[in-house]
Amino acid sequence: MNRVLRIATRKSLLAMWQAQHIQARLEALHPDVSVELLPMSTRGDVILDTPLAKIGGKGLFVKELEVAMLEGRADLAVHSMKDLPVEFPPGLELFGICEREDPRDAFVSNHYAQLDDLPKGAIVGTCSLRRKCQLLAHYPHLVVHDLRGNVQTRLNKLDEGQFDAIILAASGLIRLDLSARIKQRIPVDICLPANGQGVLGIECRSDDADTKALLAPLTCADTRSCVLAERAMNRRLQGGCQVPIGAFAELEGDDIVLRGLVGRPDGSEIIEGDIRGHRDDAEALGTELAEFLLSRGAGKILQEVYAANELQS
Ligand SMILES: NCc1[nH]cc(CCC(=O)O)c1CC(=O)O
Repeated sequence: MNRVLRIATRKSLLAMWQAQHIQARLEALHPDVSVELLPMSTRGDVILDTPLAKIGGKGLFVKELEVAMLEGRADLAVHSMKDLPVEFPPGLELFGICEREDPRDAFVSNHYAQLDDLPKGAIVGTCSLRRKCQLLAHYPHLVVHDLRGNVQTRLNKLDEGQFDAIILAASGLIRLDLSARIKQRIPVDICLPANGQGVLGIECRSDDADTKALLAPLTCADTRSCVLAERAMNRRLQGGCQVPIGAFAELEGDDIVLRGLVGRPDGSEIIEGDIRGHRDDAEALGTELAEFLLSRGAGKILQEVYAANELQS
């Protein structure tokens, strides 16, 4: 009874690391199953010169993988949860949610030890509206420039001298064995992470009970509760593509403490809130916090961001 599981994956170093990590875990759990990788390119990997928000956002990186699963060429895909749209296409679902790596954003620089040390006019690279708005809100004297590409490309652009510092997810650097490049793990009070940051999620066909049985032991119940709350908040805000939204949940006993914010990309306004409740109500908590943010004007900010991106595309 030799079963083969195929993992569809992007070809970037980080995506390959993530797929190989799940491959190794599955092989250790199920010695009679052989796990193969199906590396593929996505539209998001091919279009490299346009800010992501203008070319359709996160879904660009998963479509080809999803088609491969729906056509039966692959059984599962491993994703960074924060890159996944909040809804899945019919026939596919999020089944596994793995243990969270460090969720914080990382400050990376060749000249400065921390955000506080950056002088007036220093140029910081990031392509994330969430990072941009929080950086500018706390450090209005900084200048934020777009920075795209995979982790390696972004580090190269820093090393070439195009930026004084760049912001990346700590988890990606840690996974690629690049944690020595992290100068500061930015406190979540200064930069609230994106929903699902630092978490690997596994997508498979909804009707594929055999694959689901093999994937079941990969899920971390605590991480799952937190990520469900974070994603429910984004879903209610309709934060589908690249948006200035932060959502971060932690467990305290059986309670979830969820923090959320929506901000103007230029940092001139940030609407934030938090909520606490039992982990069994994770998704309801996320929705309730989103309602609160909307009641404080988050919807207007998000509409303006969407309109601006449409006009420029
Ligand atoms: N947006 C790209 C992306 N998607 C996932 C990660 C790694 C972090 C994670 O696992 O959440 C990164 C790199 C980054 O944001 O610096």
